[in-house]
Amino acid sequence: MSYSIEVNGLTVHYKNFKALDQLNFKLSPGKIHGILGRNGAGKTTLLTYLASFHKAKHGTIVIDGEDPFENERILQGTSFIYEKDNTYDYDKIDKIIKGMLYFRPYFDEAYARELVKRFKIPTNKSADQLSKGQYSALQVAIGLASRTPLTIFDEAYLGMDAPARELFYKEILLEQERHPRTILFSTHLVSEMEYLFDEVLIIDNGKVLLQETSEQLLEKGFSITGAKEDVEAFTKTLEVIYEEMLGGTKSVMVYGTLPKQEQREAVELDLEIGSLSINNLFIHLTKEEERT
Ligand SMILES: Nc1ncnc2c1ncn2[C@@H]1O[C@H](COP(=O)(O)OP(=O)(O)OP(=O)(O)O)[C@@H](O)[C@H]1O
Repeated sequence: MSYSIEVNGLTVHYKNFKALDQLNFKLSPGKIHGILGRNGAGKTTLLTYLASFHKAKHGTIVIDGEDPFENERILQGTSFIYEKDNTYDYDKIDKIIKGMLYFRPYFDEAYARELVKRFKIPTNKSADQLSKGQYSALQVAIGLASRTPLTIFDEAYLGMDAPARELFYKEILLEQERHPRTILFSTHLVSEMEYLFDEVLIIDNGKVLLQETSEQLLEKGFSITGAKEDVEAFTKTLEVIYEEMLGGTKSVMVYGTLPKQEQREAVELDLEIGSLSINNLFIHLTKEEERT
């Protein structure tokens, strides 16, 4: 089961500061969404509203067809997983897992225990005795095993080492096949996680900068590599966002699409055309110089 999300005109103020400004977007159910943005862009603010921690004062949020605020059905189906959750700090891991069964109707206890084992989380300790990475792993294990139709991970994996993160990503993809749900990831580990995203929402300065499927986004840029002079001549009128030299070979990243005719010309010039990563495009789209 998975929830759809529709946000219309959402504006959020912290006193006089406007953290979110007229957000409008829809998130498709059953997909993995990367919620990207620079530090302070408004990601956590947005995610806490989607998790119904607060009532929207300006604008509306509709989740699975209903206003989610104080809505028991939607709340039971929503997990918000973040770096530090103080609700169960003094409890032993076993008690925390058992406790989930009371308010998470889809929670799979056996799967949670399997994950705890695979993440090597010591079960004889309480949550506040865990290392930072172990605590994060516990958080993501709970998020995975909760099987909530809307599962939000807000930088929950920060302390986890690379092998633990790799295990988490693999489980996300397996779980998405077994029990598809709507998953939201806010992350700064864009290059590492981008292969997981079906769709990407970029927030910049409290506004939606773009929302695309990963496929559409990847069509917005390309790399071009070849002899220095040929690359420079070919890209003279294009928007080059990055360039590097490797001996006599030049490689550049271009923002924009390349029509078929130009692709053929590039091949004739012996230039190699490649794709850009979502991370490259994200960096380019949100860099300071672009801001007014
Ligand atoms: N309680 C608060 N009072 C005042 N301003 C706040 C408060 N919480 C957040 N902000 C401001 O709102 C903006 C958005 O913050 P938010 O935490 O949503 O950003 P973020 O995109 O999650 O950032 P990061 O990637 O650094 O975690 C920031 O400018 C932040 O300083």
